Order: sequence, then structure tokens, then C-alpha cells
Amino acid sequence: MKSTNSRKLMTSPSWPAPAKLNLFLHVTGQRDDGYHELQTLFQFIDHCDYLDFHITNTSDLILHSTISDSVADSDNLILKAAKSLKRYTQYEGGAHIWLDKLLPMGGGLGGGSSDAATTLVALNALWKTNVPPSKLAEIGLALGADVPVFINGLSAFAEGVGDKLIAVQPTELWYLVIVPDVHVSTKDIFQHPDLPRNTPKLDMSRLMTQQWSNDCQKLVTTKHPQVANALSWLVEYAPSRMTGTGACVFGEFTHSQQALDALAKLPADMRGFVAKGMNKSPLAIRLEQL
Ligand SMILES: C[C@@](CO)(OP(=O)(O)O)[C@H](O)COP(=O)(O)OP(=O)(O)OC[C@H]1O[C@@H](n2ccc(N)nc2=O)[C@H](O)[C@@H]1O
Ligand SMILES: Nc1ncnc2c1ncn2[C@@H]1O[C@H](COP(=O)(O)OP(=O)(O)O)[C@@H](O)[C@H]1O
Repeated sequence: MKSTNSRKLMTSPSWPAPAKLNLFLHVTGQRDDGYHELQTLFQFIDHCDYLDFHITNTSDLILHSTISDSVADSDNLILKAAKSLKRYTQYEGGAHIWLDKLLPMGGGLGGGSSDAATTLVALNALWKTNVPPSKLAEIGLALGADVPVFINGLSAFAEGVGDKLIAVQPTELWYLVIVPDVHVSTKDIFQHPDLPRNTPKLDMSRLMTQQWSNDCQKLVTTKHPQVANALSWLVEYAPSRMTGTGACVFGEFTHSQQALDALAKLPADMRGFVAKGMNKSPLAIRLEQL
């Protein structure tokens, strides 16, 4: 078959890389290597980046991306993921990869990790390298703490650095997500002396039923007035919190129309979108369609 690197000629549907929300996030300690121990609840939302893959016989891995101005190819988690899988499997071919970046970067929505997970899952299927999901998650963990949950594809209660996962089914609510105009560095937040690091570890059953909160929220809202303003506006409409280390905040609604009504009132200087919680990720659903 003649190979092509033209995206226009592709017929198969794109591969989604969904965002996640941390419905709660507790920092329960710090390990000797500096990484923090977390207890967190991940849920996916139906707001995604999209990737397309074209398999080649030559060994090149080439990324066509809308973010190459801000993220160098050598730093892009998509190419890092593809290289890791190629190295692990010693697969001889390659791929052209197209990224349609729709998720905000540095927003606590996990877009970079999700892109990496989708790359590992999709190339493993398209290259027919048959690496089991548990090994893919191990390869992914070296790229980012959030990669395993995206590979697993099920909403999960997580411990460790976010890699010890138990599948759970929180209510699939509608969310109004506000994207403050600021990039929050995960590393900076975890290195900050004012981050609370000693929230007591609790049983999953207790955590799932108590009121949910995010241990990074106070520090991030103090450092970034844009995040504080977004939250002050959103809490007038719904119970609201920050996801991950920010900057995005989300309000919870039972019905889509309630979330859309609030979105319609969003001040002109704020940006946001409405999304649905999904306990099975769009990536897992796409994989089932193969
Ligand atoms: C906090 C969380 C919660 O879901 O979300 P984000 O806000 O980044 O999306 C994640 O665990 C983030 O995962 P991820 O974004 O993959 O982080 P990494 O690239 O692995 O780590 C970036 C840096 O943050 C610090 N870090 C990260 C995770 C962790 N549990 N403890 C840490 O101390 C480390 O200094 C690390 O060098
Ligand atoms: N494919 C990618 N998409 C987004 N960010 C990426 C990607 N590859 C590498 N990065 C780097 O990862 C950083 C964190 O990105 P992202 O995952 O969107 O944020 P967060 O961890 O806050 O959810 C970005 O600022 C960027 O430098």
C-alpha cells in the first residue's frame, strides 16, 4: 500500500485524549524523592484533544502539532510516549502523528498526560505490539504521574503519586469549567513552602462521602488572582473547586441546561466551557470500536 502523510486522506475517526477533573485532591505526605503522596478522585470529561496516526514502514516518528511554537518536539509528551513504546517493543516502523490541541495547557486538566496515554494506547493497537495495559501504564508513569489513569480509562480513586488506582463511579454530573488566563506550573506548586502536605490519610469510603476539596486551591488562589476571581464568580452558581494544581476551576450541575445558563452569564473577560463527567473515558470507548 502506498503510504501518505496527508491527514486529509485519513478515513478512520480520530483518537480522543480527554481531560480529567480531580473531584478532590489531598496531599498526604512527601516521599524521599520529593514527589508528593496524594489521595485524589479522577473523573474524565467529554472535552478532548484529538490525535490522528498514520503508520509508516520507515522508523521516523513525526509530529504535526498546533503547539509546536510553545512546546518543542523534544519536550512533547506525545513523541516521548511514541519513542518509549518503540524502544520497549523494538518495533521497527514509525508513525506520523497529528495533534489537534483543544485542551488548555497547564490548566490541571491533564492534557499533556492524556495525549501521552492516547499515543501509547493507539500506537500499541495500530502497531499491533500487544503490550498489556499494566505495562503501558508503567511506561506512561515515567512520563507523568497522571498517565496511568488515562491509560486505564476508568474514573478512579488514586493514591501514591496518583498511580495506585481503584475504579469508582462518581455521579456523572455536568460541569462548567472556567479557564483562567494563567499557566500554573505543577512543579512550582508542589515546591512551594506554603502548600499543606500533611492532610491525614483517610479510608476511601469516608473520602467518597465527605465534602470534597482541593489542598492546592488556597495556595493557587493566593498566588493567582485570576483563579480566585473565577472561583468567586462560579460559587454563586454551583458548588465549585479547582482541579489538580489549577488553574482551571469547575462548578457542578445536575442538568446540562443549568451549566449552559451559567456559561451564558460568564463575564466577557472569562473563558469557559460545559462538559459532562464520564466514568469510562472517550479513549476506552474508541478502543472498543476497533
Ligand atoms: C497534581 C496532578 C493531580 O492530578 O495534576 P495536574 O494539576 O498537574 O494536572 C498530577 O498528579 C500531576 O501530574 P503530572 O502533571 O503528570 O506531574 P509530573 O509531570 O509527573 O510532575 C511535575 C512535577 O510536580 C511535582 N510533583 C508531581 C506529582 C506529585 N505527586 N508530586 C510532586 O511533587 C514534581 O516536582 C514533578 O517534577
Ligand atoms: N502534548 C502536550 N500537551 C500539553 N502540554 C504538553 C504536551 N507535551 C508536553 N507538555 C508540557 O506539559 C505542561 C503541562 O501541560 P498539561 O498537561 O496541559 O497541564 P496540567 O499538568 O496542568 O494538566 C505544558 O505546559 C507543556 O510544557
